[in-house]
Formats: sequence, C-alpha cells, structure tokens
Amino acid sequence: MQIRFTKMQGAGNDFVVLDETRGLLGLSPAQYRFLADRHFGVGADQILSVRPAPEAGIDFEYAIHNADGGEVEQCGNGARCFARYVHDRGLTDKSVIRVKTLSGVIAPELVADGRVRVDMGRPELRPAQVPFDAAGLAPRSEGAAQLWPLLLDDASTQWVMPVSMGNPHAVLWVDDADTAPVAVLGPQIERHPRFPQRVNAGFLQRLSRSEVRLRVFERGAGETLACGTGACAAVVAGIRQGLLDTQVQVHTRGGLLGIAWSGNDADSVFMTGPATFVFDGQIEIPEAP
Ligand SMILES: N[C@H](CCC[C@H](N)C(=O)O)C(=O)O
Repeated sequence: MQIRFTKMQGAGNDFVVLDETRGLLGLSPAQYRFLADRHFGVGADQILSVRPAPEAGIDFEYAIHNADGGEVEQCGNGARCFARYVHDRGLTDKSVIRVKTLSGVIAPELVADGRVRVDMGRPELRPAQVPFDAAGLAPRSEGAAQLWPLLLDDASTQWVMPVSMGNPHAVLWVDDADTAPVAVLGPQIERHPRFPQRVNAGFLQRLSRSEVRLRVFERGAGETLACGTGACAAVVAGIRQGLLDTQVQVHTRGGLLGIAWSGNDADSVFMTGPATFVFDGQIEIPEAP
C-alpha cells in the first residue's frame, strides 16, 4: 500500500504524521512499526494520525502510536506538531485547536513567536490512577510529594515519583542527566511490574528553581531527544517536592521546553515549545500481516 506522510519534529522528538481526515488508513501495529523503523521504514519515535472531529465542539481527533506499534494516550511534542500541521496544511484556520486524544481533549495554540503552547490538562498523582501498584510499599515523603521504591534487577532500590499526564511517567532525580545510566535503568523502569501499563522513565537534574535538565527513556520508543509529557511530569514532581517554581525551563537533548504549573492539582500544566516540518514523502508499506 502506497501512503503519503509528513515528517515533523518537536525538540528532536520525531514523528511521521498521517492525514486521515479524508479516510482512515486502518494500519496494523506491524505497519506502524514499519513506518517508525529507522532502517526499513521512514523512522520516528511516534506515528501521529490526524482524524476528523468525532463530535461537535471538537476540531480534530489525533491518534498516537509508539515506535513499537502500541497506541498510547497522549504525546506532548506530538500535540504541538499536530497543531502546526493542521494549521499550515490548511485543515483549519483556527489558532487554538481542540483535539481529542485517548486521554481526553487538549487545546494546542499557535503563538506569535512560532512556537506552540498546549494546555496539557491536569496531572494525576494518585498512584493507582497513574497506574502504579503501590501494594505493600512504604512511600517516602518529600515536601508535598510521595516517592516510591522500585526494586531493580541488581537488587538496588530506585525512588521514583509516579505522575500521569494522561500517559504514565516515573520521575527520578539524578545528579547529572548527561551521565545518568539511562540505558541501564530506563528499560528496567519502563517494564517494571509495578507499572502494569509500563511507564516513561524521566531522569531529572535540577539546575535551579526554574531550570532543569531532563532525559526520558520512553515507553515503546526508548530514549528520545525530548518528551513533552515527560517534561510536564518532571516539573509537576519538582514543584510538588518544593524544589521548583511554577515556571520552569526544561533543557532536553533536542531543545528547550517551557513548562508552567500552579502547583494546584485542579490546574492544568502548560507546555510551550517548537514544532517543525522536516519533509514530505511517500512510501510503499507491506500489506497488514
Ligand atoms: N512514549 C509515550 C508516548 C509519547 C510521549 C512523548 N513523545 C511526548 O512528547 O509526550 C508513552 O508511551 O506514553
């Protein structure tokens, strides 16, 4: 099957964008994996499928598939690229675009300086809702936050803060993000049995009360150059622990993201960052196995 696609990236987190507004492609997990494959396909961290509005008051729906072919609830960098795509390709003339995702409706806004600002909704900090299985564990209180112990393969314990931004995150503090053992700890945390839906693992270094450095080993994609929902989760964790202010610059390997949160659970987290077209293309993909 021949399909047309657009390659985009947001702070180095890269995407294949598919326009399904005139008809769904009905791709299989194996076909999503093929598109994401950096040797046999196009190459991407996630595949974003732009679909028609499912109901009144909503402008579009967008589906997110990780490189491993699994569909997920939310993607922050993807939301910015989605908004840039539908606006610049003439699918809408709105600058605030309401889009339905598996985890609910978010509202990316194209702002004057060319970046995109997204209301990412409220964080979820109740362990069972992340979901994180806390049965039999004793948390450690840090400020207004609870950190939970994860027993790792080498019998060491890693203290993490579970946070959901619609998708699950485990945030842990490191002294130096650049030298943190992301390749060793990331896979163990991603598939830890205490996270029944697996988890995105964020390695967070505090530079000041308003600047952090973050690396994320993403569920279903491995380490990416940036993770938008991961940046939101990391800042929520830091604010909850009393270590960060309400506006934080998040340095990722792929670029800078601005995150803002009041510290009140009832309030949304806001993320601002870049969204960039890379190229358009078409590719022959194998029929669905
Ligand atoms: N790997 C994530 C989805 C993509 C999130 C990330 N690319 C972002 O920008 O938020 C998950 O399985 O929940």
